[in-house]
Amino acid sequence: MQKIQTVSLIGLGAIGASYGSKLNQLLGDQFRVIANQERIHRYRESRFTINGEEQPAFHYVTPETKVEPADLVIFATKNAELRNAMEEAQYHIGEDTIILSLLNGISSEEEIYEATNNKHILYSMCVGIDAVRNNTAIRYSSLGKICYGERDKSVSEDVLRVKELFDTAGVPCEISEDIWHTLWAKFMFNVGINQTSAVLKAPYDYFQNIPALHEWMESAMYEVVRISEHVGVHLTEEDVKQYRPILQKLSPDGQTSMLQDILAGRKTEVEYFAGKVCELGQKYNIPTPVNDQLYKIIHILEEMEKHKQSQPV
Ligand SMILES: NC(=O)C1=CN([C@@H]2O[C@H](COP(=O)(O)OP(=O)(O)OC[C@H]3O[C@@H](n4cnc5c(N)ncnc54)[C@H](OP(=O)(O)O)[C@@H]3O)[C@@H](O)[C@H]2O)C=CC1
Ligand SMILES: CC(C)(CO)C(=O)C(=O)O
Repeated sequence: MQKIQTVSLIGLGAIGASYGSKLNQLLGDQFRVIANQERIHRYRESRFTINGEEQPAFHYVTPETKVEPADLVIFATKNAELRNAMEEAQYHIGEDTIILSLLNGISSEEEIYEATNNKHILYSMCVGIDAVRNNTAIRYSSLGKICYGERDKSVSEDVLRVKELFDTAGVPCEISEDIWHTLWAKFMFNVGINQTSAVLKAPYDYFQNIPALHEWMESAMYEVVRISEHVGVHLTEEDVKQYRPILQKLSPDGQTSMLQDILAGRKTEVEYFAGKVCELGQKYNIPTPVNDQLYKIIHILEEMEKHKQSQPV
């Protein structure tokens, strides 16, 4: 089995920098971060810190630079940024390049496949990580783990090569027995916690201690459970319950990625959470009242932010 020797990452944010710093330590210059000049300038101005510790410099490569394709490409942008990221990562993806997308939601792998036709896309997601980013300062209390696998459940050479890399780099990971189910269960959790936390501006502490909030979050999750029946994924109450201890372990003052977007005035991933739930609900004639409201409110919050930004200072 050939070792993975070169890795390219696009998206040096909360997730990308948390896991990427481990790969950077292991691979040095063979770990490349794809970023345009404006980003490189910004990233060099204030060095990356993880939990307060300054990180060794990253090896940046601009999207225009022609390079040998990497053994592994990791996407860690937000969903709305993925299309652009794929274009900018094109020189890094060859026929044999393995691709991992750490994005939340259930659509990024298919989106990448449609754009690249690559045959080495592994399905993946990260769980149990509570990374919060303030520009280039990233904090987490737990790295959680990256769960990944082949959509057809086979333990392929690609899967084993990634395992070997992550184990050596100290990136916690798990080969999922049924990654499509795992991805959907995570989607269900994001639909619940990311959106309700964004609306209420609530860190994890409130979810851990206010039963009514926890219940509201799960009511959004149960809409995903009902939809999952119709797409052949069959999430159950057990999947909902499985996320309770995971939530209890997150840092009380930590924030979901969607709450971080709202607080930073960025566009959210609502289209990929409630947007997807409402779309599938309509398709299969399943009511999704909680997600309908979350969708509306989060859109209004985004509009309010746009309005605020358009005001003269
Ligand atoms: N934060 C968390 O705890 C978790 C997040 N996730 C998921 O992981 C994904 C990433 O989230 P998160 O890390 O929080 O998001 P961030 O916003 O912190 O990071 C995204 C990063 O991508 C960069 N980026 C976007 N487009 C490009 C591009 N074309 N070229 C180079 N860099 C680019 C952004 O750069 P810049 O800042 O310069 O714009 C930003 O640093 C999301 O899907 C999220 O839902 C999953 C589990 C937990
Ligand atoms: C599950 C959670 C809330 C933290 O891992 C997440 O995925 C996010 O913040 O997007």
